[in-house]
Amino acid sequence: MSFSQELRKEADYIFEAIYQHPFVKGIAEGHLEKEQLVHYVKQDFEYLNAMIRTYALGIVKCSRREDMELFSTSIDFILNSEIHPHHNFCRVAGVKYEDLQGYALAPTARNYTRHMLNTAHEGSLGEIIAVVLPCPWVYLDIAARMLRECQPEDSHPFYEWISFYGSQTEPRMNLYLKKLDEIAESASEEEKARMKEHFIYSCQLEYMFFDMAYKIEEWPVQQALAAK
Ligand SMILES: Cc1ncc(C[n+]2csc(CCO)c2C)c(N)n1
Repeated sequence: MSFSQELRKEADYIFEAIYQHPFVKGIAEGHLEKEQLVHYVKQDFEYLNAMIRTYALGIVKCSRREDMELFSTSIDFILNSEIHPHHNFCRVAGVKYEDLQGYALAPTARNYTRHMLNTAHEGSLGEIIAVVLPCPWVYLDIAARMLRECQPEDSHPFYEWISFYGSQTEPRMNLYLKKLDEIAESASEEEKARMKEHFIYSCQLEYMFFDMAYKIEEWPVQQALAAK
């Protein structure tokens, strides 16, 4: 079994829990509250900024042009294509995308972005690929499964979100899997253990990110309103 398949197998219980999560079920069934969609987009806009920085730090650690290109096309994808699923959520929520940008990170989004950026600063190229991989893999997995199991029509409120993630991310993801397996072949046991740990944390954080949006998670202590 390849290293990437080994990681996927170990994380299978998390992928399954994500598919069963009520936010993800809400996408499949076409029912989510406006506040949940708004919270998701606000947090995801900032998350994607951190993702772009993570890919940029990945480029710094590449020695081959084709590896640099892989990260650079991912940055391009986030900047120019990831806006479509966000627009889909904004349209359903009845809000302007521009009004959801520039918000402070909620605890889980902060946890996930720091996990990626710390790994990008301190880790090897293999560790960076391992930390970013759950992001496209989880979305491709759940959206492709929704396409198969729910067969949404184009009148479905989240048709654009589901069809976008169910198809568009596959070719580049396979290149990441190939690169990770190539790196794993000559990596030490210690490095492979670190790659596995980063990967599993990112999968857990993918679950927590949906949970954060579903519960509209905020910092637990808020400043009290001034007394009259
Ligand atoms: C929390 C969170 N996780 C994953 C994605 C999906 N996503 C983000 S970037 C990218 C492709 C390039 O890696 C994909 C599929 C998201 N939007 N938000």
